[in-house]
Amino acid sequence: MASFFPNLRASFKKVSKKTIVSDDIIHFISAKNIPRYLDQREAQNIDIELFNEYKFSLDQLMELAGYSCAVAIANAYPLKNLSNSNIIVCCGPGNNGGDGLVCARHLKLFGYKPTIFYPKRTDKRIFTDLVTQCEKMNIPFLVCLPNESRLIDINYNIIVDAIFGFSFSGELRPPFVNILDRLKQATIPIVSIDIPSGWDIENGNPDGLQPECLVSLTAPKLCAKHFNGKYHYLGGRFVPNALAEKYELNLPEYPGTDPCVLLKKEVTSTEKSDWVF
Ligand SMILES: NC(=O)C1=CN([C@@H]2O[C@H](COP(=O)(O)OP(=O)(O)OC[C@H]3O[C@@H](n4cnc5c(N)ncnc54)[C@H](O)[C@@H]3O)[C@@H](O)[C@H]2O)[C@H](O)CC1
Ligand SMILES: [K+]
Repeated sequence: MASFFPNLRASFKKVSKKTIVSDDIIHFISAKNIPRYLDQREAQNIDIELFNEYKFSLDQLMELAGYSCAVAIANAYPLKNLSNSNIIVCCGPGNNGGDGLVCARHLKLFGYKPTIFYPKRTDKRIFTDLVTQCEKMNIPFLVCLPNESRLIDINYNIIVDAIFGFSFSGELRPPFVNILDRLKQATIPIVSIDIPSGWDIENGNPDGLQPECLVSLTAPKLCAKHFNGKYHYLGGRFVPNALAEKYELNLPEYPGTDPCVLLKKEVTSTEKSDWVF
């Protein structure tokens, strides 16, 4: 299978081992380095340290995070395999939502047709600028989510969930209760950025969204142990070695110059010929 990002796939083949989950499902897991899974406090502390000690700015990291998510999506769902390339990108009120705006912009540059749903905006400059960039690239913004999940399925091929990341806590508050319910009932694949929205950062949420693809950023959070979807990527290739060592992240090697690395891919027996090595 030809790949949009050949390095990612080729090096995954080289370092992967397989585990048989059932007669029909096989997990390929990157064997070289299994990253450490972080609790919520560690994820937030690393974030703070990147800003305060390492002097990164939010828009720098958000750009790299969102770009890595777009590359992961293009790798898991190549344009040529989609009957239509309409992607709905649902953005939340915090930085996870900002990653979604960046991701939408890069998806558009890659040839996909993103549409953004961004119901609870902030007037912080970084975010208003990201919105302007998307508007100027003719990415449409939805005023409201289609009121039936069936309409989401009909109009789009993929949902990008950029609603909540590692700062989500407590009971889900409106308007996101209805929004997540509607996304949950849709049947098209969901790609979650960093955290499946509505999941407890450490314990997950068995009744919540069940994404087909998860793109963890910096390092997976503990809830990713409950992720049962097909593709698990790690993105956000911006962690300096000293910081990775301090937090014992044990990050896997990123292939070549790729901004993300595939940690796990599940294939069915019909697909497996592509992945035998
Ligand atoms: N170092 C990195 O890996 C980077 C990751 N990035 C991304 O940033 C998010 C974390 O962003 P943050 O702004 O801290 O939080 P969230 O986006 O998760 O959301 C905060 C937002 O959500 C509201 N909220 C919280 N709980 C609830 C609730 N129960 N119901 C409703 N609303 C809730 C809260 O009020 C805030 O408004 C990380 O996951 C990455 O995706 C950065 O882009 C770059 C560095
Ligand atoms: K999310």
